[in-house]
Amino acid sequence: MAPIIELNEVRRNFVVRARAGRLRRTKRVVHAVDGITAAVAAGEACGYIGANGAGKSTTIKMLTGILVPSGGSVRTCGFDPVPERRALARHIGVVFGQRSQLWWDLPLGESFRVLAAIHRIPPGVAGTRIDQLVEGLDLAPFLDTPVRQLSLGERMRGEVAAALVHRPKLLVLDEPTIGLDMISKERLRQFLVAERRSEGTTLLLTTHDMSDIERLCDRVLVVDQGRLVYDGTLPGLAQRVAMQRVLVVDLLAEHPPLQIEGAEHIGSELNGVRQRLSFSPEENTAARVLAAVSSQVEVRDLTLEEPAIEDIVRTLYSRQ
Ligand SMILES: Nc1ncnc2c1ncn2[C@@H]1O[C@H](COP(=O)(O)OP(=O)(O)OP(=O)(O)O)[C@@H](O)[C@H]1O
Repeated sequence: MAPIIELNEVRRNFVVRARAGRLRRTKRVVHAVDGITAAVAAGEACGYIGANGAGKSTTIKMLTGILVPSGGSVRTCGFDPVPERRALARHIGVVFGQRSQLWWDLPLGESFRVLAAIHRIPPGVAGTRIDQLVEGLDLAPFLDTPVRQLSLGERMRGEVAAALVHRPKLLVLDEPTIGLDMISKERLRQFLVAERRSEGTTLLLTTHDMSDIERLCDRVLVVDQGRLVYDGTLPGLAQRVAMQRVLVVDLLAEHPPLQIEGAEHIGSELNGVRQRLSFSPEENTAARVLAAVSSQVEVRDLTLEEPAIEDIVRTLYSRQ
């Protein structure tokens, strides 16, 4: 069976113009997506992660038909997304955490009915499907509420339901849990797990929250500066990343970046009072790194940190 998503050496550049002085303007080309090749099979659940500005949203816009690639090719559900955007719309559901696809002044329930009509779903079939989504996402209390009056958590659940009314093969979620409290996040994740199980929906998800990936995805794609730096399972990623630990030291005074043998300085805050050092537990221990730091400066406090997505990307990238 053909993959649901096929990216073949896909690129997207942006030309950024900026003022340089009173009359002069400079032109800079940003390679937002810089040659990504990947395929996602039907039924897979893929996390698409990377630091801010890595190229995630740009990729999603290309595979949903919002942006034209500068080079390479994209096929989503077998369609060329930009020229065949209307045909593609019948097969995908998209949720952008930061942007609404619902009608602000319409009650939520009315939005679902309008969407069902746009997708030309017979009223009986649509009614059953909407009831299912309302139950799964616990939306019954808000069906008569205009979308603009919903809380962020309620609206996001509404957005997910709206994206699924027509039973798409592929659900694309761009930061679906951003800004949600723990309970709303968990409720949404539980629903998505159940939905995948019952409908076999393919999932592509960008997030900055590793728990979303842990709960929802069986495969992870990591992008950095427009390039794919990892494509594999989460345990595989965890294994690689677990090799890197981060020791955070608070010093008594401001200090330039520490140079420690067997550890890498990965960041300073508060003018160097707080510094972050990453090291591989196979080659070093936290105690040895701390001893080396203490021989140079006085340490007031320390913590050992779980790796953040930004650090995961950095680790992978430095190993390419
Ligand atoms: N319309 C645009 N014009 C100019 N530059 C853009 C445009 N859209 C994106 N970029 C740039 O392309 C790069 C990739 O942006 P993109 O939004 O795809 O990143 P991202 O991984 O989704 O980041 P975030 O996690 O912050 O949403 C960034 O450097 C961004 O500034």
